[in-house]
Amino acid sequence: MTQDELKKAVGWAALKYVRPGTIVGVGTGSTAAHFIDALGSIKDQIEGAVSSSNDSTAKLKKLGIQIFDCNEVDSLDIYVDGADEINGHMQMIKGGGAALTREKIIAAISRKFICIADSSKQVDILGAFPLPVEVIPMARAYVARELVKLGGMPEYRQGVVTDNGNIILDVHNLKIMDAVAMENKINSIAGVVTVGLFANRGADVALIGTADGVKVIES
Ligand SMILES: O=C[C@H](O)[C@H](O)[C@H](O)COP(=O)(O)O
Repeated sequence: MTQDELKKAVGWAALKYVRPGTIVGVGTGSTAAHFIDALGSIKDQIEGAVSSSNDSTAKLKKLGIQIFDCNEVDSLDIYVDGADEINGHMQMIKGGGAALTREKIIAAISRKFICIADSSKQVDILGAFPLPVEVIPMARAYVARELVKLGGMPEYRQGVVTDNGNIILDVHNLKIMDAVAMENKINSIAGVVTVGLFANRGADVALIGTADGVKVIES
């Protein structure tokens, strides 16, 4: 099976967690795109979606799924999204598609975070994938210096402006042994909007696409 077929398998497998009549939290990226297609097939059974990016919003609208503003809902039943890395504690690195801030907000208001990923995303230690950090543009150099103090090598993601008008620093060379501590430390640097470590709030369910089928892991 190709990597895209594994992504498709988990995207469609997530449908079984969608309760009729609910508003669904929807992530961003190539795996979430398969979930959006799947959601389209049951669009008449759901109320709509809260979307984590302009890109996903466009895809959802194209399928005729109603979009709700995050401020219109108190909480969501589920949030379905991909990840760049996921470890055995269900902690993740996210933000490869620059949508980390909106993703973290939706995760915060969702009762269940369902991570959909192909098995290449499973790791023992987070950090081989460069850790995305969304930063206010005027703080770029300062935040980069602070990230170096934490042992990382930040790299400016050229040409990328987030949906919130900010920039992304991708931090290389981190071996993240204590993901909660690292998330808290980076979040406390002035000028950081969000770090793409989802450790304080990890996934509740992981659907992992493997050659032998979709593996379900519950926390
Ligand atoms: O900002 C993007 C998101 O965090 C994605 O969920 C993550 O990058 C995984 O993307 P993909 O499913 O394309 O590998």
